[in-house]
Amino acid sequence: MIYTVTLNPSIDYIVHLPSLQLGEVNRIQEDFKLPGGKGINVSRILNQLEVENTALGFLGGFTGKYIEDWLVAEKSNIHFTHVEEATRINVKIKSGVETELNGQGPHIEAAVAEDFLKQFDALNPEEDVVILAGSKPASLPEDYYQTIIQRLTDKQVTFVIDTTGEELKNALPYHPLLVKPNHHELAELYDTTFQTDEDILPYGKKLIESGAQFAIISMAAKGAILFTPKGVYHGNVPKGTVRNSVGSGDSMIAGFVGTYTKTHDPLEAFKVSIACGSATAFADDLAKREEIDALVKQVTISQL
Ligand SMILES: Nc1ncnc2c1ncn2[C@@H]1O[C@H](COP(=O)(O)OP(=O)(O)OP(=O)(O)O)[C@@H](O)[C@H]1O
Ligand SMILES: O=P(O)(O)OC[C@@]1(O)O[C@H](CO)[C@@H](O)[C@@H]1O
Repeated sequence: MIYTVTLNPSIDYIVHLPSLQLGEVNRIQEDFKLPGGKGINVSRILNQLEVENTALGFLGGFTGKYIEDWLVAEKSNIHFTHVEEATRINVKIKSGVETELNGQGPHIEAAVAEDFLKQFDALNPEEDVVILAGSKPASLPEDYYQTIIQRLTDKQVTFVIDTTGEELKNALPYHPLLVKPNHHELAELYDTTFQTDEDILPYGKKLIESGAQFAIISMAAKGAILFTPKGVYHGNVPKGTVRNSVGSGDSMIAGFVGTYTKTHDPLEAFKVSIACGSATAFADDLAKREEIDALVKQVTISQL
């Protein structure tokens, strides 16, 4: 079973308008209120790929209920922990450019946070994989991800982590199955800048040398690079019109992990991963199965 962990879910309020005038009343052309948070997005794509999974995390208030009701209606397996304060609402403004306003998230009571960790003790290293994705509410201890990772590695449970900065760096020695920073996040991680795709290569390799089993560096419309202990591969992105790229990185993670756990073929998993990312970028909500299948054929993987 794959478990996704979203410590800080959100309702994503996606608004489309021709342009955004600061200091004025702006009239929205079209809007969507979607369940969000990185792990939840991964779960929703895994469901499309028919990969069994359970979504874990913290939900609270009317916003938490909205997300829970949506996921139940989609027949997702969920096992959320309830908190007093309401789950955040993240605003994603599409006005030619994409502007995001992400909330802090609710207060998580210390006892609830401690209790949440117990779920990981029941996992089976033979068959369970845990995907940790997204930010954590400020009230959780600074080292909360580190604590989860320690529990998982003590039990030899495979994990994936999608976070940035020190949290990502600290996770590498524990051999995550996959990490997926985008090229900006990778540059920031190593305090550098990239002018060309070649510049990315030594830093992607560093992720593997530091312990990651696989690393995908996504570059939005410019495709993605897969780093493995055996080689480095580039994948192109399919053609299409971008509607809403929120969740495209999460869709990539679902595509890779969902396929790899079934096939143990990293290149096939990379192909599906890119198709999932792009199918989500071309849709209003996250991608649907038929949209993903239609794009897989357009992805070509080449060794670098
Ligand atoms: N303009 C685009 N055209 C085609 N595919 C795209 C585009 N933007 C994103 N994608 C797809 O989504 C994948 C992930 O995009 P990106 O590199 O922006 O990741 P990300 O920053 O983690 O995404 P996000 O944080 O928005 O979920 C890309 O590798 C690609 O497959
Ligand atoms: O604030 P975080 O946790 O870093 O990111 C949250 C978020 O931007 O990530 C998802 C897209 O990847 C959205 O559904 C959600 O709003």
